[in-house]
Amino acid sequence: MTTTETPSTDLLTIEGLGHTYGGATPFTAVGHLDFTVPQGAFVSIVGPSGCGKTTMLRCISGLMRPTQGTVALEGAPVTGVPRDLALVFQDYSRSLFPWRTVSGNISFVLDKNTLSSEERKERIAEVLNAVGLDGAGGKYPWQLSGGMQQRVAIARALAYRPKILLMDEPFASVDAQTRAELEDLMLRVRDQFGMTILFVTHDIDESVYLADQVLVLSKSPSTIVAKIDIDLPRPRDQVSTRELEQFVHLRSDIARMIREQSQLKKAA
Ligand SMILES: Nc1ncnc2c1ncn2[C@@H]1O[C@H](COP(=O)(O)OP(=O)(O)OP(=O)(O)O)[C@@H](O)[C@H]1O
Repeated sequence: MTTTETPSTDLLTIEGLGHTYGGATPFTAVGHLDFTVPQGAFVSIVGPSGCGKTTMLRCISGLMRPTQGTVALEGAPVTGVPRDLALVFQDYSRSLFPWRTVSGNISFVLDKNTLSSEERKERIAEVLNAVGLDGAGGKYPWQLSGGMQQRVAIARALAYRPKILLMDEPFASVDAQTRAELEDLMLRVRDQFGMTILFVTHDIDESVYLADQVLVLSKSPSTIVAKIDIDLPRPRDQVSTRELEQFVHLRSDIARMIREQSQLKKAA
């Protein structure tokens, strides 16, 4: 803990972001989004199914060019995938190379020009330790459980020291116990690596449990319905944090907002 407050600076700045898919019947998935993610913040994004969360993340990551608005990382416009950004997807089985070992999957993203072989080994050991997979470097992804494979994907993302991690429903395909463990893992590595995280999820409880702020999206064409600061005490705990009256109120408020949005659109 520091004794002096340092003003937070915005790492990611989204201004007027919108995306319309072209084709015979153009479809506007993302309407108009304005938000910032401060350095070191954990921001969750929730919204009704199909509201454009993945489209938004693709635009923010530079994988897709938005049809409207701008994305800037540390003030520089994002026009392709920036070096300082890492993505973790839901489908870990397709994001790891099955023919490479765990260490091989991680070393693949490390630059051989700037890191010596010894430094790469140290980096791999460090991130495997951070995700609780000491000693698993020689295994192949198919020898690991789903939760372990997602840990490898997280380790790989951390290995090249991105400034921001974008996560798209990363824990949607694992069982409840593993999900809770991976949530706590994210809170630990966020502290350990000083990571800034933008986290898309369908799970309202998860969004509140992890975040400093939750952004609630409307249905497509999505806009931001609410930006909710989550002032729950840290460190958080899977049992005692979720028992807090404040937690229960926050999750109910967000669930109500999402339901209202869905009903508004149906009535329209
Ligand atoms: N390539 C595409 N061309 C046309 N429409 C698309 C394309 N990709 C997505 N869409 C549409 O855009 C909308 C938003 O999709 P997107 O996957 O971004 O939403 P989402 O919120 O991530 O969905 P989910 O809640 O299912 O994870 C959906 O109606 C989808 O059908």
